[in-house]
Amino acid sequence: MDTLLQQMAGQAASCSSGASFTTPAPATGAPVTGQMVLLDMFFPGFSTFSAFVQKNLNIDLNLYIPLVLICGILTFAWQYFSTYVWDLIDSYMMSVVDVRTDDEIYNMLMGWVAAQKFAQGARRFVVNTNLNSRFWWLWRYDYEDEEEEDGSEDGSSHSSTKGGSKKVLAYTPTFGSHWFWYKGRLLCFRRSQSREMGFALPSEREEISIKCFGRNPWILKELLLEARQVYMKRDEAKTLIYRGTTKGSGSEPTWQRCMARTSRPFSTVILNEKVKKDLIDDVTDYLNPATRRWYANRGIPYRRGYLLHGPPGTGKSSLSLALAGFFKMRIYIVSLSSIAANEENLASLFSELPRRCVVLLEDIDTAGLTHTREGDKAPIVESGSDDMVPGQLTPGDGTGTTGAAQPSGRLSLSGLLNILDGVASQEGRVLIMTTNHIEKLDKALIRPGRVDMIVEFGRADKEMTAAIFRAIFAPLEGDEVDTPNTIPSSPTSTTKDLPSPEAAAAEKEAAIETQRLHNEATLRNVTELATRFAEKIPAHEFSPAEIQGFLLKHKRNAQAAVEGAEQWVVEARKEKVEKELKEAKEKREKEEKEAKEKAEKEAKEKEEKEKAEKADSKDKTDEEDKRDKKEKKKSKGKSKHHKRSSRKSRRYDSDSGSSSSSSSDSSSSSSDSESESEVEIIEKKSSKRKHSSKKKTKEPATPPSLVKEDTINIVVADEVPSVIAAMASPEVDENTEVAVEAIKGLDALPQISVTEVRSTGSEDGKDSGYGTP
Ligand SMILES: Nc1ncnc2c1ncn2[C@@H]1O[C@H](COP(=O)(O)OP(=O)(O)OP(=O)(O)O)[C@@H](O)[C@H]1O
Repeated sequence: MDTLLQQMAGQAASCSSGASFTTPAPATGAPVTGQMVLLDMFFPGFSTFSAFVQKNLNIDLNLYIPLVLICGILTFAWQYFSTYVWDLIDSYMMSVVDVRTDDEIYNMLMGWVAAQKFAQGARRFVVNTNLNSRFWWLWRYDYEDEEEEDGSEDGSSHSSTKGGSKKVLAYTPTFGSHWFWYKGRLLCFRRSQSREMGFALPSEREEISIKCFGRNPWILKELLLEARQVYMKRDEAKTLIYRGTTKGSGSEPTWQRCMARTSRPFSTVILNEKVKKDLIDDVTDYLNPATRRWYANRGIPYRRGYLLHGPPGTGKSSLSLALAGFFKMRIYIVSLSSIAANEENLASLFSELPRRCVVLLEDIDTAGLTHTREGDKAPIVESGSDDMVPGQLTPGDGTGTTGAAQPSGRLSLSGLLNILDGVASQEGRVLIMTTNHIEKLDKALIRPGRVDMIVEFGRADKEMTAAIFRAIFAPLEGDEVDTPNTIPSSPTSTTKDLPSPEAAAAEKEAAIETQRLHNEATLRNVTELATRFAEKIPAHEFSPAEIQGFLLKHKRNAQAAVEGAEQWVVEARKEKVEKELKEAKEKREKEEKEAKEKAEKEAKEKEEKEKAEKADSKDKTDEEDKRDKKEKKKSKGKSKHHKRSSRKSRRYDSDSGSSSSSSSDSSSSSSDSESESEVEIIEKKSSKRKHSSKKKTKEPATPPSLVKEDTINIVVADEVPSVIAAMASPEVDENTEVAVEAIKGLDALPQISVTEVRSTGSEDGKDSGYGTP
C-alpha cells in the first residue's frame, strides 16, 4: 500500500511541482513525503497539521494514514451497499403492515401510537387536536366527544382550555422511521407521504406502516388487535351513529360515522313498560346465537323488523338509539326523505352494512312510498312506471317533480322491498322503520317478515307528563353541583381582595350545602310537583318533546315550571293555531301557485298544439291543392288522350287494312303528344297455347296507334268476356277503358282473355299507379 501511495504521491508531486519526490517541509524542515502531498491535495493543510502534531505531541500521523484510508473506503462501500443490503433484509427478513388513511383502522392505530412512550418522547413530532384520519368521512365524527374523553390520564395527550372549550393535544411521531419496543420485539413505525392518492388533500396523502423483523407478522397483528380493542373500549359506553350519505360532491354512497353518543338508558324513554319489555325480550331472543341457527335450520331469513309510528316528537328515534345502546350495536341511520336515498344508493348502503347492527329507516312515509301496491289509493304520478314514487330523485335534482327524473334515480316501493329483503340485505340486522303516518304505508312494506312488531307512540297522557317531569327534575348521580352563590373573582381584583384559602373552602362548602339542601327539597317535592304539573297539562295534546322543551327552560327550578305550566299551555295552543294557520296559508299559496303554473303550462301547450295543427292543416291543404291541380292536369291530358285514342281506334276500325299508313300517321301524331302509349300483349304459356299460332299471326294486327300512345300490359288468361266486363266496371279508369276499347276492337282475338291490365308511362313519365286487375 505504502509503495502504491508513494508512487501515486510521486506522480502527483511531479505533476504539481515538477520537482523531486521529497521536498523540505516549509515550517519544520521535515521532509514532505508523497503521501503528504496526496493528503494535502484532499485535505489542504494536512502536512502542516501533521508536522505540528509530530513536533508537539511526538505522534507520527503518517503511521495512521493507511488506517484512515481503510476506514474511508469501508464507509464508502457501506454507503454504497447498505441500501442494497437493507432492501434485501426488508424484502426477505421483515414483515410489514401498511395502513391507509382512508380506513378507520388509521384512527385506531394513531390513537394507540399517541399513547406510546416512543411517540411522546419523539424529538420530531406532529401535534393534533384530532387524531383521526383527515378523510372527511372518518375525520368529522366525535370531535367533541374526544374533547371531554381523552384528557391526559395516560400522558398521551394534554388538554388546553381556552375560552371555555377543552382541546386535547395529541402528539404523534413525524414523517420518517421510528423504532420502538413492543412485547420484547423491535418494531419500526414509519410515517410517509403517499404520492398515489392523486385527488386527496396534502393532509390526506399520508401512509403509515409498521415493520418487524422475521417472516411471521403475528406481533403486528397483535398490535393492531390491541389498538382496535383500545379504540372500541373508548366507545363501549357509547352508541356509534352512522348516517348514510354520499361522498363529497360525488354520488358514491357511504356510511359516515357522525357521532358517538353516550348510550341512552332505556329507562329514560317513557313508554308503556310492557311494550318496552316486550321489545327488549324480542330483540334479545332474536340476537341469541341459538335463534340464528334455528332460523338457518328452517330456511327462514334471519331478519327482524320493527315499525315505530306516532306523531313527531313522541320518542321513536330515542327508543331506536336506546335499543342500539342497550344491545351495544352500531346504529345506521338513513332518512328516506333525503334526496340521496334513491334505489341505487340504498342498495349500495345496505350491502355495506355489518352483520350485526341496527338499521334505522326514518320517515318512510315521507319517502313517497305512500304509493300503494293495491293502486287504489295511489297518488297520481305524472309519468314513470306504476310503482315509481315522486320525490326520490337523483342527487342534484331536488325539484320533487316526477317528469324530469330518470327512472333509475327514484326509489320505488318494489325497489325498497327488494333492498329490505333481497340479496343485498344483510341477515342478522335489526331493522327499525319510523313513520308519522302508518295509514299511508303500503301493506306489503309492513307485512310480517318485514315488520314483526309495531309499536305505537302517542302524545303524552297524564302519567307520561309526570314521568317526563320526574326524569328532568329528579337529581341524578353525576349532576354537577350548582354553586349559584359563588361570586366569580373579577379580573381587576388583586391578591389582596382574594379570600384566604380557608375562607374560600368554607364558602365552597356552604354553597355545596345549599345545593344539597336544595336538591333534597326538590327530591322531596318532585313527585308532588310532577303530579301537580301533569294536572295542568291536558292529556294527549302535547308530544313528550314539546313538554320536555318547556321543562328544559326551567331545568333549575321545578317550582317555576309548575307555576308556568298553565301559561305555557295557553301560549303553546296559540302558537300551534298560528302555526297551523300559517302552514295552511303557505299550503294554499303553494297550491294556488302550482295550479296557476299548471294552467299556464297547459294553456301554452294548447296554444302550441293548435299552432302545430294549423300548420299541419295548411300543409295538407297545400298538398291537396297541388294534388288537385295535378289531377286536373292529368285528367285534362287523359281526356285529350282519350279523345285521340277514340278517334284513332275508330279510324282503325274503319280502316284496318291500311294499318301501315295508320301507323305512320300515328307515329307522326305521337311525336307531338304529351305521352306515348303502347300495348303489350303477353301470351300466357298455358294449355291454350293452341291459340298462340293464331295470335302470332294476328299480332301485326295490333292497333298501331295504341302501341305508340300508352303502355298497357295485358296478361292473357282464360276468358275475355269476364275480364272485359271487369275492366269496363266503374273502377277501371280511363286508361283501362282505352285498352278495353282497343281490345274490343281486336275482333281478331276472340280467344284471348285478359287477366291483368297495367298502364305504364303517364304524362310525367312515372307509373300512374293504375292497373289493379
Ligand atoms: N317517549 C319519550 N320518552 C322520553 N323522551 C322523549 C319521548 N318522546 C320524545 N322525547 C324527547 O323528545 C325529543 C324528540 O324525540 P324523538 O326524536 O325520539 O322523537 P321522534 O318521535 O323520533 O320524532 P320525529 O318523528 O320527529 O323523528 C328527544 O329529545 C326525546 O328525549
